[in-house]
Amino acid sequence: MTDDAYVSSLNSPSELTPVEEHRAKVAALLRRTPVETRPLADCLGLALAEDLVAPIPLPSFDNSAMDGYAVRSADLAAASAEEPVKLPVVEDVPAGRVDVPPLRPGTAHRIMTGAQLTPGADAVLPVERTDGGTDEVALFASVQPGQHVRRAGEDLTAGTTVLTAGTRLGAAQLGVAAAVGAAELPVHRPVRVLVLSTGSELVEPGEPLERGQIYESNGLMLDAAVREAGGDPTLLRFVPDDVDAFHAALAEHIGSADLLLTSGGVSAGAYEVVKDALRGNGVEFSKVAMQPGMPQGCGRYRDAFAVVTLPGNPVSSMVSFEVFVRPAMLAAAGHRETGRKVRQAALAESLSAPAGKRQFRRGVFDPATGEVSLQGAPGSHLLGSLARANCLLSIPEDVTELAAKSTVDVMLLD
Ligand SMILES: Nc1nc2c(c(=O)[nH]1)N[C@H]1C(S)=C(S)[C@@H](COP(=O)(O)OP(=O)(O)OC[C@H]3O[C@@H](n4cnc5c(N)ncnc54)[C@H](O)[C@@H]3O)O[C@H]1N2
Ligand code: MOO
Repeated sequence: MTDDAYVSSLNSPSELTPVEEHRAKVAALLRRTPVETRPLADCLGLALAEDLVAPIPLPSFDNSAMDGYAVRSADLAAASAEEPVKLPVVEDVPAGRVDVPPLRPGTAHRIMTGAQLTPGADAVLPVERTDGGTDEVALFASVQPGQHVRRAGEDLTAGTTVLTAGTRLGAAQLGVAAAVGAAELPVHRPVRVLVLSTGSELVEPGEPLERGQIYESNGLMLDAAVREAGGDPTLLRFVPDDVDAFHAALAEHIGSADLLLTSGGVSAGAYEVVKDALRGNGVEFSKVAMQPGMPQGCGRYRDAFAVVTLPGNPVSSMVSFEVFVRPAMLAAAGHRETGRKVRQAALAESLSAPAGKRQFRRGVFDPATGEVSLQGAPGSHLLGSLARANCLLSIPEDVTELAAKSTVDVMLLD
């Protein structure tokens, strides 16, 4: 029997809280963060709090799609490589020039990409189809009316809703907001998260490692996971395994944090400072029907902030963050999409899973083949295999065996 199967055998399924129940409890703890107006550059990854309506059309005027010559298409009807049409070039129109006189029949304007289309012109012939002349130009092809012209409003008309409330502001969304002239946007402020890890065996990376010690990794990992989820973390590392010191560390952050995220010290051991300090202060501990991630706790600390206690095993911590904390944080920060993308994949090899628990195995999903292969064993200490994975396989509670080629849900991590 593997260690994980053995741990599973210690708890009867009836003692375990269903995953969805714990997920709902965690989600209910976090309050919606307030709306604030931020300059565009400070909005990356945040959720838009109100619909953004375009005050101007995009493009905002008819303009050239190519560097070339603004013409009347009728003047070029007979043009070909063998018998070019020659026209005088009477204006040069760089992008931004607005004092251009109308195009007279039988003439051309040299025009650049993005320049306002000369009034009277109905098409642009790209410079490659010409001799590039500046006083007179030989035009080697005909053009259709409207060819190489970008029409005002063809992307967005004024008054269109460009982005709806709840949209995550990524690069493209910030780009379009800038393009319609928004300098700042109403967004939900990021969830402020205190990330705390305990454990007297933990040593800061870079320091020499004594016998029995390990490098602290959960704090940094969860701090990064909070950032990736659009949150604003404060990392409290090496809080001593002492209840008074633990409360003292928290006291400084009352009023400035939305969520305390701890890792470690919540299972059945004799030195479980997180449990000792938080039990009786609004936090309840339970065992959730999942592997990894069975020992969990959540509540509100002295009604000051939400608390989620994650198990200390590194993979348990990360998987629990994905399953419980990330969706709750995204919802609190006003995001419409709170879940990872889930795909159905064909399992590359057979697997077995504990009865009565949702198991999350680490995997590599290949979108080209639709196949997922396992990364490492189920053990919740196997951080190397998590780091090589791009997805979590979600194996339902009632499934104990899956044959190769079976269909399985995978949660994509990137
Ligand atoms: N008798 C039982 N023992 C255990 C049970 C159980 O039900 N009965 N559950 C096991 C399961 S499942 C898990 S998960 C762990 C959870 O333990 P804790 O949350 O109390 O975590 P710790 O004991 O503090 O640490 C577990 C493991 O993780 C390492 N760790 C902790 N914090 C960090 C950190 N910040 N960076 C890197 N590594 C960390 C720690 O050294 C331990 O190896 O309990 C099982 N035991
Ligand atoms: O399996 Mo624990 O439940 O390692 O998180």
